[in-house]
Amino acid sequence: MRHTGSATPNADFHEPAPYGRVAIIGGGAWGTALALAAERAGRETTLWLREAEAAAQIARTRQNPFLPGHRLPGSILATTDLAAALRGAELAVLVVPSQHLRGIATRVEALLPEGIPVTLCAKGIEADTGALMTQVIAEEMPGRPQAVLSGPSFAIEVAEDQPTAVTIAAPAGPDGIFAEGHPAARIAVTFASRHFRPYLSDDPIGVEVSGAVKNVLAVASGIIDGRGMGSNPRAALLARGLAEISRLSVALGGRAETVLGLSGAGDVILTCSSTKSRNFSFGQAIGAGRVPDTARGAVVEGVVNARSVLALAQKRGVAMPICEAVDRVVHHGLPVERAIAALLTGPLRAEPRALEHRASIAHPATEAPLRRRVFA
Ligand SMILES: NC(=O)c1ccc[n+]([C@@H]2O[C@H](COP(=O)([O-])OP(=O)(O)OC[C@H]3O[C@@H](n4cnc5c(N)ncnc54)[C@H](O)[C@@H]3O)[C@@H](O)[C@H]2O)c1
Ligand SMILES: O=P(O)(O)OC[C@H](O)CO
Repeated sequence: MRHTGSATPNADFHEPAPYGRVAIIGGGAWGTALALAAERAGRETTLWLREAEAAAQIARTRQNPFLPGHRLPGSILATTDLAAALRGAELAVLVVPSQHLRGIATRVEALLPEGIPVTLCAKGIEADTGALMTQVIAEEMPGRPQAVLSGPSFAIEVAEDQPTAVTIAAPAGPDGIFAEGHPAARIAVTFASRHFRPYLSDDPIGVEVSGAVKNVLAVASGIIDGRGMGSNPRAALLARGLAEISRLSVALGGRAETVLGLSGAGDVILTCSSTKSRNFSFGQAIGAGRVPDTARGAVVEGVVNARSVLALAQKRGVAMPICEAVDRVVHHGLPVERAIAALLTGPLRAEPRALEHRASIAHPATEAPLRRRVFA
């Protein structure tokens, strides 16, 4: 399937060539869905799985137990042999959970020729170090081109080929323009198909922070839902949660307005309002006084990330009361009622000063001056 739109913000941009051969490293639900997306976009695709049983099941039934009910075409090579998965790859897509990225990156670095770019798909912050995923890669795969893939995208819906839009983020030129042949633009074209539409962003920090924090917010939203608290508190949570994302992004060098994009508002809205979200479902069980079902071994990034987001925020002096409340409930046994009471009885504050102008920057698409909006 051929993608026809321009892949970059540059009006006169010539669509770059896709990467022809893609290695997806991590055969959980998301890696499997991305393998399907790459295959539909016409790429030669390999899928590396950690679990021998999952690989054996794919060999037998063409279905991955991490994403049951979806057939993998025979053209996708599924293997537990990392070297075989990476052989000849022009792009490596790392889709292991955030706390395991460093270990996998070290192994991939030893096998992947210099200059082959990587795409990072985990939504999280490393707990031991407070490092963003891009920082982990800069340390373990120094000098290698990298981009972040994030945004509102349930694996199951991508597997069903439901229309999905994601963000591909990487640093661009000083004017915010992606140079011709920039890896991020090539990655966008590599995955683009009729029902899978990547957008580019030059703010990887804002995109990464959004992806990590939205998991924590989804746990909070699930708690509210499980408690039967109605729609008002969820709306308040979404708005105040976006303000928390924005504050942490800016403190780490990202841009406040990124929170309004797919990886911010888009993913927060999706994940905070659907039982398809593992994070939301986990919170829902807590809110309802049930023990969360983690038996399937599925990743609930918001649990570990409540701790890592809060630690990073505290180090940077950023107030994130919702993430702090989730951390207290999930890791320190604070009763839900007390966590909610603490959120509602803090000192009264002003809303974000969204129209405060701190800087004037050039918009990458139009070159027209655009006011940068900073949330207080
Ligand atoms: N599932 C989704 O809808 C979705 C969508 C977008 C992003 N993500 C992100 O993708 C990442 C992977 O999630 P998923 O949904 O594919 O996982 P999953 O819950 O489907 O499966 C668990 C995965 O963790 C891997 N794993 C477990 N222990 C490991 C270890 N010690 N070392 C390496 N890998 C290990 C397993 O091999 C398996 O691939 C997460 O960061 C998640 O937030 C998921
Ligand atoms: O099921 P969750 O909560 O891990 O969310 C999956 C994706 O991140 C949604 O974009």
